Amino acid sequence: MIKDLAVNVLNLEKAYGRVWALKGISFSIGKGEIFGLIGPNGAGKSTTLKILATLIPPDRGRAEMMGHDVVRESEKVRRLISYLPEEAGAYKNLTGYEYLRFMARLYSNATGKDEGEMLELGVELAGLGTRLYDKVATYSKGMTRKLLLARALMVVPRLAILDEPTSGLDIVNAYEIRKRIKEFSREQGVSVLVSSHNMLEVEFLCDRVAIMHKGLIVETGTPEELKAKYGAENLEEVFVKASRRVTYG
Ligand SMILES: Nc1ncnc2c1ncn2[C@@H]1O[C@H](COP(=O)(O)OP(=O)(O)OP(=O)(O)O)[C@@H](O)[C@H]1O
Repeated sequence: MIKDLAVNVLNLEKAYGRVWALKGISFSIGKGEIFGLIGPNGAGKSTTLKILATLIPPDRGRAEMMGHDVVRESEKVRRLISYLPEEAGAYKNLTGYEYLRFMARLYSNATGKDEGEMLELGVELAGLGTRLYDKVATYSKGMTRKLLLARALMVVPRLAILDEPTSGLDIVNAYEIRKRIKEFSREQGVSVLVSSHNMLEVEFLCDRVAIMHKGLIVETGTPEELKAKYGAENLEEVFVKASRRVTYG
């Protein structure tokens, strides 16, 4: 039982037409905790993140952020979170700096938070040096992802929802992004919900993980607990064993 909860999800179900993307999942995230949803394509990770980001409603069940219901109190929830979608882009005609300033201004208008402070933090988090003053159109995928991550974190949300933050990036860029997320969460006490199908990444990054398979959570625990339970060397092996158990009973 986690005392200080940032997120509490209870029996969430979601269907797209006849496809049940979520078949009743429950989990909670503690304050300052980095929680990973891992699973293969189609497991329901993005759907879960979108519900928590207030973008789509669940069909059944409920989710609360700091005690606020994501459907009934979506406005309040939006002030507590930031969301990095899997396929996000930044305005290509702006420089990275202009993009961060624009987003800081929007967020400041909505919440009253200090624009200058957010921008300063954003510049530091992006870590793009003088390239920050070049147009986004000239950025590599890794640079764009760093900029978008900086945008998501500079507002210092209570919960950062990051959908596949390192997908499609090379080893060095992926490593830097993971490191940044972890350091930021530790320094600021920000809770993080991250989805990934890269089990090794999740093992490095997350305090606890939930393994998803076909719309269900088949295991939850710290990477160490899960490895010990399944006598596995890494989470990849845990996943194979846990999902086999569900598939074959
Ligand atoms: N807008 C949609 N319309 C119809 N079906 C959808 C939609 N979005 C997702 N699905 C289906 O719901 C299921 C769960 O998808 P979801 O994107 O949540 O999985 P995921 O674990 O995030 O996968 P990925 O790693 O590929 O992003 C899949 O079967 C998917 O095809």
